[in-house]
Amino acid sequence: MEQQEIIWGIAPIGWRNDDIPEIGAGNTLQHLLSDIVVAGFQGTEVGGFFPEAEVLNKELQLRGLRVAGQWFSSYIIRDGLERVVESFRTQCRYLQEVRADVIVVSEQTGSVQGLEKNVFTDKPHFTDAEWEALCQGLNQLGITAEEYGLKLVYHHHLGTGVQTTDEVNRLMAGTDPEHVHLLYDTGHIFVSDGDYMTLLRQHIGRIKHVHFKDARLQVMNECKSAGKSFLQSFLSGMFTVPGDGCIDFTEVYNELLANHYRGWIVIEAEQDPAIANPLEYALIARKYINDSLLVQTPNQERGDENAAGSV
Ligand SMILES: O=C1C[C@@H](O)[C@H](O)[C@@H](O)C1=O
Ligand SMILES: [Co+2]
Repeated sequence: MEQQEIIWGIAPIGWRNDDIPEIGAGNTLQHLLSDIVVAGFQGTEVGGFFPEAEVLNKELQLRGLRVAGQWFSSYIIRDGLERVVESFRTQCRYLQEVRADVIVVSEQTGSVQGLEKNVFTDKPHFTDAEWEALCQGLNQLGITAEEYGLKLVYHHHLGTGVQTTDEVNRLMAGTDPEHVHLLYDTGHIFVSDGDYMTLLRQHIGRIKHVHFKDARLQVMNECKSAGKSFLQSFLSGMFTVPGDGCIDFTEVYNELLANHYRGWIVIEAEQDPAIANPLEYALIARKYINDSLLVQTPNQERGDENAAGSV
């Protein structure tokens, strides 16, 4: 990856969603990639419906697009590292072939992410022994990822054992900074903790991948009161693109620039594509980036130490 720049991407999740594969099933890869070009983004992440590497590379190359990485559900605690490594290597091999930069890991042992359970109250809590197994396992997977030219970035996620800032703190403390990096997802930490800046400031040096996900405050509160599941919450419209919800991305972006973050920022807003036209929302996101984030003082643009908002 070019280390000199921020690369703006948008995830397939607004078109098709791996958590509920049937929604948006009519949206083809070609349609998705062409929409991404129209909306002015430089790339995307790999979705579950993506084809073999050779076919994907051709479609990307035709449009001048790149891929950042792909989600990997790990079950280190439930299954043990040995059983995870084989499928992890298979995915790394694919990601290497499509010239990706990161593999996005989320531990799914005990997760309620895909279940009809209250995502606001029913998340798992790991024991000390489980934390130890997870951290040691991630250290090994991080080393494995590097064999394929990839960085392992850990995705904190609602309804999982690594959801809150305290849990991310524990994961970061227990893993090797050389091999295990952090994916910072604004939407997940906001819905979890009601605060997105603390996590960013605490772990800025380990953040190697970013998801910009916005939240609709009123919908979020309604979903919480109703005790909805993760899937029901996003189908109700809890998440949206930056500029359409309640998160102040100027604060987040300035913090990233002030700390010389370089790499991908991927817009990621899961909504029902039958309700929220994916291209329309991609264009809303791009306009917000152009009008509110990129139009700043030259100092902030460059992330100068003296710039306003720097630490
Ligand atoms: O990065 C992500 C990948 C999705 O599969 C996940 O459910 C979503 O919420 C997310 O942030
Ligand atoms: Co995310």
